[in-house]
Amino acid sequence: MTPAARVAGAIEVLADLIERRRPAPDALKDWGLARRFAGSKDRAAIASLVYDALRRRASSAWVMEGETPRALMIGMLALQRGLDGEAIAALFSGERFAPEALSVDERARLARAAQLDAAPLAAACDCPEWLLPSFMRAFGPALRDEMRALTARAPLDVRVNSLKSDRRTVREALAHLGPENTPLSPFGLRFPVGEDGRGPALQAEPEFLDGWFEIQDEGSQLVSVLSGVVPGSRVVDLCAGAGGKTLALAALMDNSGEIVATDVDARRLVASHARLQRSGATNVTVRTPRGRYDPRRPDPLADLAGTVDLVLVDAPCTGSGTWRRNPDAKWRLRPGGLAERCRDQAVVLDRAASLARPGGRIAYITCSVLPEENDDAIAAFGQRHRGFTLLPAAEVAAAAGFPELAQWATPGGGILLTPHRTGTDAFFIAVMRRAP
Ligand SMILES: C[S@@+](CC[C@H](N)C(=O)[O-])C[C@H]1O[C@@H](n2cnc3c(N)ncnc32)[C@H](O)[C@@H]1O
Repeated sequence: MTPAARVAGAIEVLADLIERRRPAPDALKDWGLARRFAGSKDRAAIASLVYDALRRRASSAWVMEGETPRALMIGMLALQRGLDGEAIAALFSGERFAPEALSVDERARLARAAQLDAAPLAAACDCPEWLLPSFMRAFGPALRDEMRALTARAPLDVRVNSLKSDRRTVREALAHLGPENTPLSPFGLRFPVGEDGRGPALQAEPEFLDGWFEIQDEGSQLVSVLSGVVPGSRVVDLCAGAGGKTLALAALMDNSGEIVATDVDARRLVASHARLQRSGATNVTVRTPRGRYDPRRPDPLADLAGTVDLVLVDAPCTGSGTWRRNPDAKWRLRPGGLAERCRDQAVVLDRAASLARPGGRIAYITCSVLPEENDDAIAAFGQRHRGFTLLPAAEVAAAAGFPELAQWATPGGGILLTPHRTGTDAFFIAVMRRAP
């Protein structure tokens, strides 16, 4: 397919996605199935155009004075890809397989791309209108910079598994893929991503199959360290899901002590088994609930009540800190969805409180930047559980060996990493200690 035909394809996918309110992966898959002529490179390029258009949805709509799929694509090519009017006109040529030629009005509107600072804040920040107050609260005067960083593409990071290898060895083994050390995490490697947004097929590498590394954003690696986990302790990973943090904790504990990994949803734990096997982690027991966990029924972890050194709560959240990877989710989130996540967070935190031993800790983590899910959640927890105190951010950061991260303390006393601040996905962490 020519570059122009790919743009036309991406407009078709956007139309399906917007008009039928379909998730981006579904719309992309259906488009590919119906057009067998498109090869894998074409499909990757189209996906990248669609995701970039979603990243810049509100600002493109403002520039083009309209929200049609075509308008979003034209605006994005100017704002995100930096194409000038001539380059966009070359793609929108009206020739065979290319989108219809640019109109005089469309050309004129493109001039607004240079005036984005004059747009209403929600448009300039590519932020859903209803969430703007929350983002303003989270970022204050840095709002525009933070929001711009959230619209960029995310890097491809891995965590080297210290149970099986070390960063230098893995870096050398994968030298053909061009990895660099991650700036902050001592276990991280970062791989270059192609123009079409595709990274190398790391999961096909023998070192991956042997468990030498796992794909994990640097921010996720950092919060695992900031949790303050220590070798030899008893840890419960309450929201273990596919086990990303469980694996990081097992490595940080050097396979000593014990980790009990569980989740409210048995299906989410399935993938963790193969990952644990591959990683060589031997201190992890996965407790799969029978049916869905229900706080009104006896807790299947009741035998651990009051005995746990560290309860890791990698809480269910809106994922607003990962919108670089999943820009579709930004526009799909509704106020009811946020309220539901906040309720889940309270349930899971209360569950964690019952598990922590006197003097034990809860590390509360989200991949969200919204204060409702971060500072507000821990403040409400503090009200409900007077026997817990929040550890100062400076203490948490220093104890983990990252004193510089204390500069990202939130008003409520947690730490918030963001793409703008640390070049990572956004992660929030707060550590609470139960009175001895
Ligand atoms: C952010 S994900 C976990 C990701 C995982 N820790 C990782 O690093 O790959 C949040 C998880 O919390 C689980 N969850 C939601 N409510 C819960 C509850 N009340 N108790 C335990 N887990 C819960 C969800 O099923 C989901 O798997």
